[in-house]
Amino acid sequence: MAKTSLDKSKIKILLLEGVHQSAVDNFLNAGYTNIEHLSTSLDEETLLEKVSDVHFIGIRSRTQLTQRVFDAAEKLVAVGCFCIGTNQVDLGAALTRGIPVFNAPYSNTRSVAELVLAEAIMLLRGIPEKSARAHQGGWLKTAKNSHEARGKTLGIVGYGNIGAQLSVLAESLGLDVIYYDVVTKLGMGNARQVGSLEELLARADVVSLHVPEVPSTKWMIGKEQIALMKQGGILINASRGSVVVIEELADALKSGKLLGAAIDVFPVEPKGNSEEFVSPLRGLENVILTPHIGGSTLEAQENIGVEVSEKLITYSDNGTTITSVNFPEVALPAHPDKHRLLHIHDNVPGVLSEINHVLSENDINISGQYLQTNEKVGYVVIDVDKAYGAQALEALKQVNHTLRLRVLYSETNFQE
Ligand SMILES: NC(=O)c1ccc[n+]([C@@H]2O[C@H](COP(=O)([O-])OP(=O)(O)OC[C@H]3O[C@@H](n4cnc5c(N)ncnc54)[C@H](O)[C@@H]3O)[C@@H](O)[C@H]2O)c1
Ligand SMILES: O=C(O)[C@H](O)COP(=O)(O)O
Repeated sequence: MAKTSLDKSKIKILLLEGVHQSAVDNFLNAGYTNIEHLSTSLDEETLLEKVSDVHFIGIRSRTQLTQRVFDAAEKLVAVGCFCIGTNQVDLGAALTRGIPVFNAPYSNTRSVAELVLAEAIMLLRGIPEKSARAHQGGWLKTAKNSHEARGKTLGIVGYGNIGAQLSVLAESLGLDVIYYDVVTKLGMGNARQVGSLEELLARADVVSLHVPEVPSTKWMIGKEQIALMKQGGILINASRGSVVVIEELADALKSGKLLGAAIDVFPVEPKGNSEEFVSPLRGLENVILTPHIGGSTLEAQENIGVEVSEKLITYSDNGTTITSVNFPEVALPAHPDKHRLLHIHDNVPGVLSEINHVLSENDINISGQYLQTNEKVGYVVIDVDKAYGAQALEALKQVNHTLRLRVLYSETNFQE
């Protein structure tokens, strides 16, 4: 089960879903040349085949990294989600195999916030319907159901990076902002936190959802919640498709309870641009449907490519796990002229002392040691100042509860 690291040219990197070229350039500049760069996601069977010899995989929101995929990915060292959401990855399965998962928690925040604000304005003016009518040769010139954004109340559900960014943009336009979050958060500007989802739904003219996909947000907005919204309210969802019961939203739009909606994410999304998009929202008036492009701007994608590839390169080169979403976080100094051992193990008592015992038995002097644990896994990084034999490595792999052993030779003495 335990593994050692390889020469860079032998490290295989698989990038899916059109991860931006900036990531490829970054890997190449760092000396990683064995890169497969695909523009689509892969179905599970193809993915199972492909991952068997891959060391690093880069995905976006579409690729599902299940326990089955991790079982097949025997050489996988780390995962990069070139997006914000990580719900498509079985984070627990990755953790117990000693695999850190990284993402880009901020890089597309602004893109989503801008889109949502634009959609709120368009929906308040009934633009989707009026535009569609004009395309068909019609002329829907009326002020009916048309409102300024100024003075309206925007209710943000989930006041994290995107929710807070949206809040600032919305206030600058004169909207009043209220928000609901499971965590108590200080509002930006004059935005005010409310005590319950129910209160937010009852007070807001426009409700925008910015929660992650977790058990507490699954089907969070259905007919009961929509019933609490104002007559003629507007709902925007650019978070995850599992947050809104889409058929019940469609009913509320058809009945006139809601005046409009903008939906970017769906319970079932096409696997690629050539697959038909099927949804009960198709054809409804004053509904903006977008193909999960909240974060799809050139600016965001380029930044994400750089950010996540840097995290993977840093982990590969020196073991740093800072900002990993599932792994003990260790910030490590460079290790010139030192050999570095990275030992990942179940977080149970006695493992560290057993590791240190092996090192002393093999006469290996420790020049630096860094340990971090989370509830399941311990990650200890040990710098040693002289080369060691295969026997010492084997003994470290045999330490009880070892999940994985990686070896990073000093840059000045790089060898397989
Ligand atoms: N449409 C897109 O292209 C796109 C792009 C980026 C992100 N997203 C989605 O948007 C989500 C939010 O992104 P973010 O960067 O703001 O995340 P974030 O983690 O910064 O913020 C999420 C917020 O939701 C809150 N929250 C969690 N559970 C909640 C609950 N049950 N009720 C109320 N609040 C709850 C959290 O406390 C946090 O403040 C991501 O998880 C991702 O799924 C979609
Ligand atoms: O989680 C995210 O960042 C968004 O859902 C965007 O995902 P994408 O990279 O697949 O567009």
